[in-house]
Amino acid sequence: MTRQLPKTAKAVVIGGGIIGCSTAYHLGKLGWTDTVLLERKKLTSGTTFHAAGLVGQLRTSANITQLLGYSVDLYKRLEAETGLGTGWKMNGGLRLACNEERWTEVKRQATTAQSFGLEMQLLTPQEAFDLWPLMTTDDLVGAAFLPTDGQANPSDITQALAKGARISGVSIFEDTEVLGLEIDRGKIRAVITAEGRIECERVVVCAGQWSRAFAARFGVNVPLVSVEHQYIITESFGVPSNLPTLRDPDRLTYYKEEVGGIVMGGYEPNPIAWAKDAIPEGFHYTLLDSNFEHFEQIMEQALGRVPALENVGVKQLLNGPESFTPDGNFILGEAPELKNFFVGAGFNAFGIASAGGAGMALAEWVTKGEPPYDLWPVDIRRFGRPHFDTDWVRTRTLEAYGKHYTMAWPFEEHSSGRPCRKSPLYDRLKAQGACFGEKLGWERPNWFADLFANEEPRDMYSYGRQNWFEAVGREHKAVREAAVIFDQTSFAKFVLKGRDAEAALSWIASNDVAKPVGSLVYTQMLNDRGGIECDLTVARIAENEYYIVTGTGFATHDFDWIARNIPDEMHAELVDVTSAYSVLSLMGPNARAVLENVTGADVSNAAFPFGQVRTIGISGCPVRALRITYVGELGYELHVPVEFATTVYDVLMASGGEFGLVNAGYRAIESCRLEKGYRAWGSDIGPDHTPVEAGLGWAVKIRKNIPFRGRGAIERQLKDGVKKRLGCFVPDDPNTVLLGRETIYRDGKRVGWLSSGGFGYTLGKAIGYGYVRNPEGVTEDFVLSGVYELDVARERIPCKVSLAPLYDPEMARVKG
Ligand SMILES: NCCCC(=O)O
Repeated sequence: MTRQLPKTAKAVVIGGGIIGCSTAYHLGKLGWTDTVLLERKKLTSGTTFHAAGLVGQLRTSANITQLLGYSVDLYKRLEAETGLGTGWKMNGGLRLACNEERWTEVKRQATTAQSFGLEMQLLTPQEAFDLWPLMTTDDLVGAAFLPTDGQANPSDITQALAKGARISGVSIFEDTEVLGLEIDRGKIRAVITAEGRIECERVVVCAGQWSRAFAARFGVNVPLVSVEHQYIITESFGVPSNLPTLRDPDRLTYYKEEVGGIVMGGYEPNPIAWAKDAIPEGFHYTLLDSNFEHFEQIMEQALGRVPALENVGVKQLLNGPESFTPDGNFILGEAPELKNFFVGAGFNAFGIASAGGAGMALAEWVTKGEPPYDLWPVDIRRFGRPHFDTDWVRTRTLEAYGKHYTMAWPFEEHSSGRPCRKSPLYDRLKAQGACFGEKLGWERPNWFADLFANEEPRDMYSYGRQNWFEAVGREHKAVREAAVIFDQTSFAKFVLKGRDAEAALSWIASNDVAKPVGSLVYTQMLNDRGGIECDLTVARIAENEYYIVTGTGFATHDFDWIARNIPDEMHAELVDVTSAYSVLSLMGPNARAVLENVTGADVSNAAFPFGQVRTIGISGCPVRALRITYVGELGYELHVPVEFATTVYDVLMASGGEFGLVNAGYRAIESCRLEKGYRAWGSDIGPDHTPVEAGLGWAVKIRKNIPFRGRGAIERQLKDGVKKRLGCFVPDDPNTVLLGRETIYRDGKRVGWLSSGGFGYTLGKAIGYGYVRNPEGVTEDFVLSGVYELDVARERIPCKVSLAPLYDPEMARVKG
């Protein structure tokens, strides 16, 4: 049959696995029927054909759980819609707990599921056995059952999606390799194949483990690596087809029924990376040699759970490489490096479970320029500089693979690929007992052990209070009563410069940044729904120059948001200067006294009030001092060119002793900000939350006649009211451990979940934040008039609600 590739298309999807077909299916449904899918070989022939096909839904993020719930809804109806079998069955998913800590984790997961509206039942060992009679239960403490989880046949479901896409008008071409892209002035122009050129507006790369190398050709970073993954398929031995899927995380294994037999696989602690240099040519419908020796560790675990496996024939030990990512989450969105280049890849163990929802979200992103809701945990912009290095990515990814089923401890840190990015203060802080955490490769002090008391600077994980609880309490007290230095060198810092810098930033920022030189403004940056895309501070350091400071983890995302939103006709350039400055945050009531000791500059409240930026000298170093705080005390962020960082630090520490100056870390910051009610982007606020809903309306320039992105949405909310409002929750029992995601009950009715939680040492209480939701509308009175409880690990704990900061609501300490 002869065929002709079209000359033009709105979108070209590259890759005919389940993700590409789902994306094409949804593009078609959204009316982008002028979409072409190109598959270099045959549909499913890359990775999809050997995926195991379990479909679990629960994740730690409400939106990703919702996305996976969408997959289930789609798979339920796809067969009827397309007339093709999908192998979908909603046989439910069991998850076992074999020790008390795991049982706590499972109970907390059950609370999370409840928060997100997903049914998850807690079962006794006997009840679990009744559902899954092939297993031994002697070591079981309990189990959880998700009745709406299920399984599908990966290849069949992909073909059904492809058929659905074709029905909508999408063209699918197999045996069509993409040779290159045509790019003009930073934008995609066309896709090049051996059979011709397809001019297009958007490219969507869903090429599985081929995505990293392909994207790299165009300067786009897709941090994934191929890892060998094995599972067995047994002969049929009468396993009923309605047997639920089973995950036995303490034994690192999963199971599903298949043609009367069992599929069993697992996530070994010593995974094997594959195709380190390049994926071999012609690798399609190809599996790797079975590695019995390596699989033995998984088999042994499985035999302990399912003794029948001892006597049943194994049809195949299947070894298929799959793409995994450094944080175990998939990768979605428009590449920050190249306009109109979209990616859906790196699906780890969840390709089949995620494909329905991921394809839907990606298609919306492609057609509307933004995802249907906040997808930060999977957003391609969550990565940063270390993720460009394939060796680093591989190391971290292998760690993530090995931890796929291990306990997900609260506050758990990665251990591989460290130390990577170090502040100039790193060695000094380490010598003084710093226990470091890591973000985007940066080593950051989380807390300081008292080395004189033989405390060990090492986290010991548990679901209760962890070993650092007292140490962080000491640091918190020093913040509130004396002074501390936080090494916040990892902050992302940008300069926006040019004759239109003020006009551009005024459009992007929702607070008023058109202030005199020397002003410092806390602001959000909003999308058209009024959702908070960025939450940061901007300092006007010259007439045409702003210095912008944002969180470590948001470096790529925030840079991308600001750069994209500079109106085309304006002259303003954004430059990342993160590596140029160290940040020593001097915080606490004695901060001014410490500073006065080391600088000749006038740092009095009159000369240097809150919300200002000054350049001051410290021992010959030009220091940009920002009068700002995230802990609710008098404070100065000292931004120091890196070569001066140790000098400034040493001088401060030497002269600060008399004022009680000590080191402190990020966990003390978290405790203090919870008391003060400062919001955290990524948990309390984000693209789905507006400043009005988040209680940040005071930071929006709505009374000024200045246009800004998102203004219309904010005006509408101020007129019509909101349907959710961020509140602060304090359990009556101060020993409650809040971690986030606990369910909020108002007058006995589920109204939301905590977006963050922790402990406030000055108050001596646990503190959580979360949105109170009501489709009929939420006023302050509505929030404050309820009687509240929190569900913590499936236990109801009475609590009080507040809308005002718990600590220093008058701002006297901050502004004094
Ligand atoms: N690809 C295997 C899936 C395992 C799991 O869903 O936990």
